[in-house]
Amino acid sequence: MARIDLDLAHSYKPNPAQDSDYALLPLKMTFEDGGAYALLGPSGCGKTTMLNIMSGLLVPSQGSVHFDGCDRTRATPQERNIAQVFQFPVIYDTMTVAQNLAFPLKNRKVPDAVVRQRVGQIAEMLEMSHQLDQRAAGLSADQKQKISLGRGLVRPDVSAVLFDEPLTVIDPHLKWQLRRKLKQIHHELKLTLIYVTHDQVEALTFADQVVVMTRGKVVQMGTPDALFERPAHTFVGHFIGSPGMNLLEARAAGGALHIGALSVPAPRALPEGALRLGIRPEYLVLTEPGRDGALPGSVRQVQDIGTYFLVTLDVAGQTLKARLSPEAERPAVGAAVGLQVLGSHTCFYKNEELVA
Ligand SMILES: Nc1ncnc2c1ncn2[C@@H]1O[C@H](COP(=O)(O)OP(=O)(O)OP(=O)(O)O)[C@@H](O)[C@H]1O
Repeated sequence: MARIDLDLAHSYKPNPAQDSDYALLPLKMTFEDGGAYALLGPSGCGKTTMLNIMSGLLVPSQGSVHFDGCDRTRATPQERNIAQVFQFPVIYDTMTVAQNLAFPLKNRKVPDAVVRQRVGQIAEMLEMSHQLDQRAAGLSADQKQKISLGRGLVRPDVSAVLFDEPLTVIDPHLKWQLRRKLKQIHHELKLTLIYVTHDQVEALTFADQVVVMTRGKVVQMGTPDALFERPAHTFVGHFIGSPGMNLLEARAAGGALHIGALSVPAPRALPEGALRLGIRPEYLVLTEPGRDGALPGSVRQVQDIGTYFLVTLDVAGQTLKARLSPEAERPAVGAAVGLQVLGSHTCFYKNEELVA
């Protein structure tokens, strides 16, 4: 296993002149030895580019890649000792499950006894022990992809295992189980795992550290809890959560905070001028209209989502969402309400970056 340091940028164009010419804008980051990471962001944000640069399939147009302090920018995937799992199964149909799992070890001339032990361990973790002697050809797409996952995890000496949307072909129920399984496997095997996905649930269940990307830029690297509680960028606030963070236009001036019709003393030190106030739907509190410190709003829609009610509100020409527990009193559509937007969970943003 290895610590991976990236200090680079990448453009697929020969003479990049502006930010939009870059698939990856200049970035500097470290993946610690033995960590479980997810690269999360919408399609086209640069996840696969970053993964390919780490694996050695792509040389960055600027900067360097270091493995354990050694410059590996131009080293091949084999030289870097990287295992990769792709979206679709990469296995040998004519081999049995056991032979497929053993292949990466046999290739490296690992002794037979060690191969048997490791294949047994991985098969057990993936609940495939009973299928070891079956030919891969007869298995479903789900089962084949499980073999691919196993082949990625089977070598204990790899620098890192890179997963590129590995659960895409997996049936939703099994997907849910495998996500948890991978997390458990990480704890047991202590490999460095880097997992690319555009699915926040997948990223947040699997990873200890999530790298959120948009338009070629890494906007935050943090624990799932940090991404939820203190998004460093409005994109993270909006992208993580269901629904994402509410963002309200506000203004700070002379120690006061103005939000629509409401003016209150600034709850903490805020930079002067235009700001955006971020509050998650989970933390937005509905009160009586006219209550001190509450924003006046009206209820536009109430949806029963099963485990909670989602309330859509109009506030000074802006739309906010609140998540209410099923036990909470359900407001009527059209009702006037007060909205408590200030509290310990409130975040403030200037030019999209968290400032308070
Ligand atoms: N081989 C290439 N040549 C030119 N441009 C490319 C190439 N590969 C990717 N790009 C561009 O680089 C940007 C980042 O693409 P990348 O595939 O890294 O994003 P991604 O986040 O992995 O997206 P997806 O989830 O759709 O795979 C996109 O604008 C894409 O069009």
